[in-house]
Amino acid sequence: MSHAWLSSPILAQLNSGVIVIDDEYQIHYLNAFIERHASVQLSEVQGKSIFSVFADLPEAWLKRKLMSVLDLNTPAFSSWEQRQYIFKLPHLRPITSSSQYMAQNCSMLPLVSDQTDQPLICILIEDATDAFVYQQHLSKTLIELERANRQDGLTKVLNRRYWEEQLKQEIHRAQRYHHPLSLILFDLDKFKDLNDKYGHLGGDFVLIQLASFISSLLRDSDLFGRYGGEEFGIILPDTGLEGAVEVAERICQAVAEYPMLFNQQTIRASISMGVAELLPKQHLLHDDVIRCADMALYNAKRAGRNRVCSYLAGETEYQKKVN
Ligand SMILES: Nc1nc2c(ncn2[C@@H]2O[C@H](COP(=O)(O)OP(=O)(O)OP(=O)(O)O)[C@@H](O)[C@H]2O)c(=O)[nH]1
Repeated sequence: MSHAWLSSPILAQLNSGVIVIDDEYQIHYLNAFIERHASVQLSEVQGKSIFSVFADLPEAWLKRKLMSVLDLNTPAFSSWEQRQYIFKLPHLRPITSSSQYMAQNCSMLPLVSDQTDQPLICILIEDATDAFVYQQHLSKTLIELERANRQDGLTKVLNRRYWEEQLKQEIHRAQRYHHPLSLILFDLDKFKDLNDKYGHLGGDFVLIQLASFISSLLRDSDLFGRYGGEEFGIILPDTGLEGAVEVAERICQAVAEYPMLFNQQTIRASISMGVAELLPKQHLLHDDVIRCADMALYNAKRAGRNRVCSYLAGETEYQKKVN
């Protein structure tokens, strides 16, 4: 029993595109799916070159693919992951994707005409827009997750875990390549009073404002993180103590002069900063460097706040710098 009659209704209802061309790229057949999506009629395009009907095709690339199908008499395939689409067909989804065109998996299958023995190629176009959109959402979510995993929720600077990881890596790099590395730890002055006066929301506002302001004063290569409540750290790669103290003094002064408007009130804050350098020959761990900067910070607080103190490892004296 012949099943030839089946092909016609199936091709008409198939939810994939079918285009049959010959070895001169002339269209022999296309199904209703292509007629619908490309707004063409088989009767109008039959015998025309596929490259004149679909003007946006990647001609050189597609010709190479089609030639290989004919020469080797084996199918070829192109997935949306390699090339989002070959035929520029609009998809019919609401705007859920950054692309307005249908993502496609395309198979190119070798055929022979049973009437003329002419070699033909059947191009099967499957709509892969759902997979494409899903993949886009997934990539976006992964990027957001990765950022959230690195960021402090309130201030958007690096969170403590990630910042400490970076510090370990930078120490390793500095020791390996004998580059200088400095660390600044700073803490807001009398932040408890600020919280008491302006409320916890006011305190949060100050943390957010200062974190953003201080970020704008740093180089891209500096690593700024929130170490705890109102304590922050800045890793300065390729920077010796002198340079780091200069940076810290610049920040300290800028913060003291930075007015923040909260609920129609101007808030002014100050910070105390401790600076330490990792000396090239030292084999310190990140805890040790943090401890050194913390000691300098403690000294800055003890000396009256709103100032920078530095710690030189190996020395018992702190160098005190007063604004
Ligand atoms: N609003 C707000 N307050 C915080 C946050 N984290 C810590 N704090 C507050 O910061 C204050 C820190 O107080 P202290 O450790 O006594 O230090 P200080 O008042 O800044 O005084 P000095 O550091 O000695 O200058 C506490 O009242 C904490 O509740 C936060 O995320 N938001």
